[in-house]
This record gives sequence, structure tokens and C-alpha cells, in this order.
Amino acid sequence: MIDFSTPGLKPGTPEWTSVKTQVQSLRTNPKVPLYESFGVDEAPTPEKAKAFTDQLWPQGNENFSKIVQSYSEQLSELDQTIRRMIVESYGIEKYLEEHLDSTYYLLRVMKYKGPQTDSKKPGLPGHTDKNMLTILYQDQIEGLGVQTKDGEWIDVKPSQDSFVAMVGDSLHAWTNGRLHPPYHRVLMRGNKSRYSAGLFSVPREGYMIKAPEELVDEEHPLLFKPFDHVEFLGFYYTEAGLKAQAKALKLFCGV
Ligand SMILES: O=C(O)CCC(=O)C(=O)O
Ligand SMILES: [Fe+2]
Repeated sequence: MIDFSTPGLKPGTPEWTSVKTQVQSLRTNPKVPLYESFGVDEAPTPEKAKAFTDQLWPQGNENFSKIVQSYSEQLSELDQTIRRMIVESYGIEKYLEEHLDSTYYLLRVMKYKGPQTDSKKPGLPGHTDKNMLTILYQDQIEGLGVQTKDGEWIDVKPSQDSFVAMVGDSLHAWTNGRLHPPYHRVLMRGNKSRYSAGLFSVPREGYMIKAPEELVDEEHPLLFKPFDHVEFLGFYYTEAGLKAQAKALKLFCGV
């Protein structure tokens, strides 16, 4: 998963290569000054959780590393439970294994600084997630807003014991449009920092995302041609892709 601090990202550039490294470095961007994030691919793997921790604490922090690993592992199980329920609800269990195997897990921890004013300032611009499914946890400082299909913005109230699961563009395409990827953003106000963590199931490079034929019929014509998520990201971070925003996938491979 690539965040918004790398606009114009294109395959082959040094920025692109940095995204491909296993431990993703701290992301900051002058255009989104309140936002900082730090992520790791394959987060449920103990070695990756440790490498991630060592970036933050070069002298090591075993406790944090164990928490990162166990949090990612448990949330990856939740991700699989949700995706299994989705697959079963469409009666297409024969695709379950392939579908679950088609992704890996990225953990991203995020910090949004308080803008030191009572008027709301953008923390993260509006977007749809490009991956399969996102599971978010936010601390007690609110800021996440989700847009309904009618265009109304609703605030997601922080809750210590719940997560927000969000469909990404890839799952929208895989279900041939049956599941909606919500447009969402973070707005900050006041002087307190907000922390959040996202566990993203991300389609593997080289895997062609293709809606099962059972989900394509006269009533539901095929919406997207099969596509590779990494190639789609390459397009998304071009000027045309960023301009198209939530419609980027349609522009990239819409039928
Ligand atoms: O921090 C949040 O609550 C949202 C983060 C988000 O939307 C993302 O990383 O894609
Ligand atoms: Fe998001």
C-alpha cells in the first residue's frame, strides 16, 4: 500500500523502489503537514515486525515488536473472517483459498498532529483505499470521516473496542461492484495528536484481480478488466490517476 505522501509515483523511480522495500520508511509530505506514517509489509511475520521496530528503536524494543506481530496476526485473522463471510454470502466458496492467498498484510501506523486551531484542517485528503480490505483502529481523538453514497459526510466516533473495516477498490472490482469502496478522509482540529493503525490486505504483485464468473451476468455486467494491483497503483500516482481519484480504477481498467 502506498500512501499519499508520494504523489506522481511511477514504477522505476527511486520513490517507487523505496515503496517496494520490505520496511517502509517514515512518510511525511509538505502537502499534508499534519500526517506522518510508518509501515511494514508482511507485518504478521516476527522478523518483519522486529525489523519495523528496529527502525523506530535502533537499540531494540522486544515488547513493541511482539505487540506489532500479535496485533497484525490477530487482525489478519479478522480480515480473513470478514472476507470468508463475503465469499460465502455470494456462494462462491470455491474461490476462497485463492482469494485469501492473493493478498499480503501491510501494517501502517499513523500520527496526525493537532493543527492548533479549532477550525478543521485536512489530515489526510479524501480517497478510496486501493487495496482489498482495510481494518482501522483510531485512538480517542476523532478525525475519520466517511462519505455515504449520497455524498453526506459522517464522523466515525472513536471506540476503544471496535474497528472500522473498509472495502477497497480491489474488493470492489473482485466482487464486480457489489461492495462499495467508501470515500473517506481525516480532518483534524485542536492541539492533540491523533494516532491510528491500519491493517491493509494488499493484492500481491503479479496476481490478476478478476471477478469470479458467478458474479457476472446480464444484471451485473463485468465492470473491470482483470488487472494487477501494482500496475493500477502506478497509474493512480500519475497526474491522470490522481485527478480521477475515486474513479481512477474505472479509468484504468473499466469495461
Ligand atoms: O487514520 C485513519 O483513520 C485513516 C487512514 C486511512 O484512511 C488510510 O491510511 O488509508
Ligand atoms: Fe484510507
